[in-house]
Amino acid sequence: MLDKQLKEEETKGETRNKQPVSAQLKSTQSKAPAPFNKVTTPLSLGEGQGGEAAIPKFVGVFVDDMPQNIVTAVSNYHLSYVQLHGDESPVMIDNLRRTLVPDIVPQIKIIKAISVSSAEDLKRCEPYEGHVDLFLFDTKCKGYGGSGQKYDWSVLEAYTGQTPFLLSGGIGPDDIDRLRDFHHPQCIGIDLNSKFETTPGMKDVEMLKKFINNLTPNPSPTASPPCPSPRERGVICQINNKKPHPPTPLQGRGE
Ligand SMILES: O=C(O)c1ccccc1N[C@@H]1O[C@H](COP(=O)(O)O)[C@@H](O)[C@H]1O
Repeated sequence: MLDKQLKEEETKGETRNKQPVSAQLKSTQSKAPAPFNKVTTPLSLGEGQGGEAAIPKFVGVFVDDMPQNIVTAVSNYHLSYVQLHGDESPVMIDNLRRTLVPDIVPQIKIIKAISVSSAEDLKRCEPYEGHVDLFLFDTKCKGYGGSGQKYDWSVLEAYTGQTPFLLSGGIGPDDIDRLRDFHHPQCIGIDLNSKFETTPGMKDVEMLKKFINNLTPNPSPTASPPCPSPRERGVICQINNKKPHPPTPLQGRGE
């Protein structure tokens, strides 16, 4: 049964991989025009590390949205990750998790975006320690994020928290060397967004593939070095599409 379910998930993953974005969603939140749908592929969080095909997972991006909207989206779109890109509090996050786990998505992962321009900004991580699964360090900008701008990644040396993070903010095709040189024990992946778009919201899949292939080495069956860089750990590629699209019901989940 588990095998069957896994096969179905893999098939769906392959199908999704052939499309720029397989489900296109948009949040109806209040403060900012939130980008909403993201697809992560391949996923570095313990998957796809042994040469097996990584299964894409969906990430919903929300900016100060109402918890009930987030829960509805998680359920309708079978999200595996919720990325909170506004001023969501640790209390709100705990409540959201309690609503989702275990009945809706037992394995839900919550990502909190933190906007960064200097080491000082990393202090804002502290209240979230133990409440979120991942941080996403995006570039501080006038809006909530997605500026396409980079910041000085060396400020992240000051991050000594226990929560792993994704490197984010304007990462583009020209950043391969910088990424190879970037090392932090808590960095588990990178976030690719607007720099891989042909038009707003539309990803250039070939450009993404080329970039990911260049960045990630072929996994060696024997080597298991300490892997502190995104290059060695793998890539989380978040493909974002802002166009609304009705949810497609997934099969094989006993629904
Ligand atoms: O993309 C947006 O419009 C956006 C708006 C509000 C919050 C987050 C947003 N985007 C997310 O920001 C990061 C970095 O994107 P980029 O590389 O700078 O384009 C990414 O996670 C986007 O999904």
